[in-house]
Amino acid sequence: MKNSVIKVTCAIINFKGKILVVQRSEMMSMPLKWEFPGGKVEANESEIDCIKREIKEELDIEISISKRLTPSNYNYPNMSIELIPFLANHKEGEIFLKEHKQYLILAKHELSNLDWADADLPILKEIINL
Ligand SMILES: Nc1nc2c([nH]c(=O)n2[C@H]2C[C@H](O)[C@@H](COP(=O)(O)OP(=O)(O)OP(=O)(O)O)O2)c(=O)[nH]1
Repeated sequence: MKNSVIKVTCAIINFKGKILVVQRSEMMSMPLKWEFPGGKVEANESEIDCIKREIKEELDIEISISKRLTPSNYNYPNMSIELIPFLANHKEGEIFLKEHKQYLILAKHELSNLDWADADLPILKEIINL
């Protein structure tokens, strides 16, 4: 399975017109990189079920999905991913980080200042141009 593409969903969650972003912890791969919360799609799981599950697991909140954006395919040295972004809205719950180092809620124009995971760069561009 070394060469297969790993499907990963991520959510661009709208909080009153701003966007939630999270920083990977020192213990994770790609330490301290910024990303959109999400994770790997499990066997027999839909993309939508995956992103809702991951957001609940990582942030302890519930979201509603409004749109699927363009997936970003990226080859890291040790794996290839298809990163599938969803626009989402915060539905209920208070953010409680289970895995990440920190989160920020930023205006669109502030997003490009962060040190992003490489696969996220095309998604960032699409969001900024929305
Ligand atoms: N959730 C998320 N993952 C991303 C983004 N950009 C990006 O390259 N990734 C990568 C990091 C991970 O290698 C993979 C998602 O895996 P995961 O969240 O389910 O699990 P993980 O961090 O424990 O992954 P890993 O230890 O296997 O690298 O996708 C992003 O914006 N959001």
